[in-house]
Amino acid sequence: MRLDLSGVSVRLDGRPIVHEADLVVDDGEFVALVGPNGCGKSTLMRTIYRALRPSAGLITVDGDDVHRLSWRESARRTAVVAQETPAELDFTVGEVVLMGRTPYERAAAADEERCARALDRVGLGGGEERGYATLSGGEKQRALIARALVQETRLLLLDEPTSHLDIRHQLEILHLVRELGVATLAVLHDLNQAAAFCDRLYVMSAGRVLAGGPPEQVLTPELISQVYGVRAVRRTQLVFERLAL
Ligand SMILES: Nc1ncnc2c1ncn2[C@@H]1O[C@H](COP(=O)(O)OP(=O)(O)OP(=O)(O)O)[C@@H](O)[C@H]1O
Repeated sequence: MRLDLSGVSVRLDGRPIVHEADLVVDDGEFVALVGPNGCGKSTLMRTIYRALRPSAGLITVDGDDVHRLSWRESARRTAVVAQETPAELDFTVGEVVLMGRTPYERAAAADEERCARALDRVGLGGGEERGYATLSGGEKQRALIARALVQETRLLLLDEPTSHLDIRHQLEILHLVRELGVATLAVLHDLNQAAAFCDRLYVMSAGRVLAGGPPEQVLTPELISQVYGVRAVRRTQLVFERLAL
């Protein structure tokens, strides 16, 4: 599975927001997309998962133009965890997770087993009957990750998948996604986390993809000061690691 963006531009309300973005995620790669607030990351992600159309350029998954795929074919290839966690869904957690199976033929027993396993993996095991609307922000986010897992796609698009999570759950989700070995493009804000978890990252600024490559090559103090306007200093820092529970 390979995601390929070439020369992608996006306009919103007539305003150019993303300019000629080139970006690739290869099979099994974990790629982060970073950049300051308002630089166009979510707009680019929304264009990849077809909530928006590009004004120019091409987005392909395994060589096929994503904007020409049927809804079902697209949902079998790509799972999305978007930034907005829908709050008012009047469904149980089990029902929300089961939505991930919509692109496939229903197989009741096997699907329930899949849901149970996915909920276990995100730390919500046994929570099928809970009301989705009653979950905390972080629990909702994890339920939506479980929904993406049962979709069993080879490409995952995650827009700030850990924004509502405490440090332990952030690390667990990032480890989980890495261990899946599924091609992943994730918008992350924490540069240290991005550097620790991703194979490669792209840096966006003012609607452009400025740089891409392995974190140690891309995240130089010069680039960080240019893009974020802060001075980056490399020093020994407190490192959080997941405990084996
Ligand atoms: N519907 C819209 N019409 C016009 N401009 C918009 C619209 N939606 C978003 N924008 C603008 O597009 C720019 C990029 O927004 P986007 O949400 O893609 O940024 P982002 O990098 O994801 O930011 P953040 O890190 O804050 O989530 C912002 O300046 C925003 O104000």
